[in-house]
Amino acid sequence: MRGGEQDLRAGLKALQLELTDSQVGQLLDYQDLIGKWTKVYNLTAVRDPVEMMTHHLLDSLAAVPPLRRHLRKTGQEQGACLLDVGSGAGLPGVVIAICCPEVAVTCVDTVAKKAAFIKQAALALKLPNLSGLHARVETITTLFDVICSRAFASLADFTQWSGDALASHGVWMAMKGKQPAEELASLPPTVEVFHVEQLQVPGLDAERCIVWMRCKSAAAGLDQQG
Ligand SMILES: C[S@@+](CC[C@H](N)C(=O)[O-])C[C@H]1O[C@@H](n2cnc3c(N)ncnc32)[C@H](O)[C@@H]1O
Repeated sequence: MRGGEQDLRAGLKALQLELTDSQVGQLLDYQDLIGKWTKVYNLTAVRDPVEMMTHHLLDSLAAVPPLRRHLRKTGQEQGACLLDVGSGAGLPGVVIAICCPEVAVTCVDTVAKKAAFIKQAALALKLPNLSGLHARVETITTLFDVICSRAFASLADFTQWSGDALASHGVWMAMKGKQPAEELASLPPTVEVFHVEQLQVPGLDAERCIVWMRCKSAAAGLDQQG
């Protein structure tokens, strides 16, 4: 077995996330690639491989089952477009691109070396559904079905800055630690929180959740359609 593979497979089992051997290999290759680039470009503060597995890979993998459930429920299992805002080294965007080959993932970051790393990861890991974009999210007007973020900004800033990129039926998926009561209370009236989902990350003794949001006007339209 490769370094980290046993922990990864145990984590996937705990998450009840079934992946092919090839996807498991891509995740391990991705972890190695982050390690190599971080030595030169300081992509992430987490350098210890064990911590990298729990804090980054398994934490991002924990978001995959909820995402798959959302796509299945909304009939978007094939061909959905997802934007990962402030994706840094590609968390969770690259992990999602590996686990969900049918989803087109764009990772955007203001830092050029981080966007360059995503482009390199797409080539090295053979992920045709992954692209890296060097831009501020506020400038993006292409529409996405799901806009996600992890360790990014307050919910209010995240939804405001990426609002022009959300399709009318689209949703925001914000990965957070403890349920962010103050941030939830500070959201503008145009944003509706329709679900706060607790996450259990194997090996991580910390509260994690996903805050699912959508535009209120869009939600009213969906309700009218029944
Ligand atoms: C704390 S890092 C989180 C990285 C990654 N999502 C993770 O969980 O490890 C936040 C990232 O957001 C990027 N960022 C900050 N403001 C941004 C903006 N307006 N548009 C796009 N990216 C931005 C930063 O360059 C940084 O890489």
